[in-house]
Amino acid sequence: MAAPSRLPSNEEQSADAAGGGSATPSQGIPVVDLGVLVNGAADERSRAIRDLGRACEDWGFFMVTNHGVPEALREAIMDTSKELFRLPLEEKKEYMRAKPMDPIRIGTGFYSVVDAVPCRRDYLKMFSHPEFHCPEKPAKLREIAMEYGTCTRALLLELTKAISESLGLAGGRLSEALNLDSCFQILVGNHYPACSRPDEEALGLSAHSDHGLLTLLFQNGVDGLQVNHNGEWLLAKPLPGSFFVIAGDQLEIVTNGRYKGVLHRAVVGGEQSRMSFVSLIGPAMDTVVEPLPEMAPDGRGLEFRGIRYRDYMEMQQSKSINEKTALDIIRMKHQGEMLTCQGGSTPST
Ligand SMILES: O=C(O)CCC(=O)C(=O)O
Ligand SMILES: [Fe+2]
Repeated sequence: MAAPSRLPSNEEQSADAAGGGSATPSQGIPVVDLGVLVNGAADERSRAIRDLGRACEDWGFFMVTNHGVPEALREAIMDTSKELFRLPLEEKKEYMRAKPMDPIRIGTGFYSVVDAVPCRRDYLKMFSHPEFHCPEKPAKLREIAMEYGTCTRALLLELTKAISESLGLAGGRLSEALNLDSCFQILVGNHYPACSRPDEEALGLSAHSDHGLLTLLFQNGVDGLQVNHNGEWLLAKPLPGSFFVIAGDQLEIVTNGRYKGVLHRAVVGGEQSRMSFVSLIGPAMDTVVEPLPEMAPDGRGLEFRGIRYRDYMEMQQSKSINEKTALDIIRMKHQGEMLTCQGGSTPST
């Protein structure tokens, strides 16, 4: 596969390739205060749960504040991830040959073997739960990533509890259905190199939804994440110290489409290199994920067929990334009362 240093030329990845990179600066991105969700008085808390439900239903995207992840830990993981990208190619080669389901991968684009459009992103992906995996260098990465993984997993599980309540279910219902005690977690460092022609916007990562349940993301102070809200691309600008939370495909499946895995992309191309760091949780790998019966009373109106999370992830990660084509494969086709599955189709690549 292509080395992270072999990036497409500016011409190859102009804003045209991004499908028009322009976006309106974000307004009204919901903000969730974790302090209130965890320690708020009853009435304050129920309001926060209701707002969280709206954020998941209307946006599939929000910011979280008062999250308890120390700023020093965020800086440490970002700095160490930057050090990794700067290592000589020789040190990273082993992981650049990795396949989509290998626990440590370094690469370019989404999956450069199949990418339909070149993307200006270098990435490090490492599975961090239930088993922790990490490259040997930089030496301090192991300790920092382990702590970051533990801390952000706790935060994401707390959010999941509140999301479960926002659906009118018990706090533990989603965790029980998705076996989150042994949840899957992946940490991803993204690096978008600075552009030699900074006047041109470039595609950093094509529009997609994430394969997991919830994604937590922060960036190095350089904007570029765009979210699709009501058909419009908005540039996401974070509140200082906050995280972005992105609803993923498993949340859409398990809620029978009530909460949506939001489409997002990265558009870059400035003078400064951009970095983001992602912590994503999903169901335990061997869980068959399907709409909760509570979300589809009497089995009517099922939007998705069940699929093992491992199979879903492999399918999504092995294809050229293209919006929500992976989810579309398990989407049911409604014909009056008859439900048929679109299982015969394949994702466009
Ligand atoms: O870098 C970003 O802001 C987006 C990254 C992303 O969407 C991903 O890693 O799945
Ligand atoms: Fe993403």
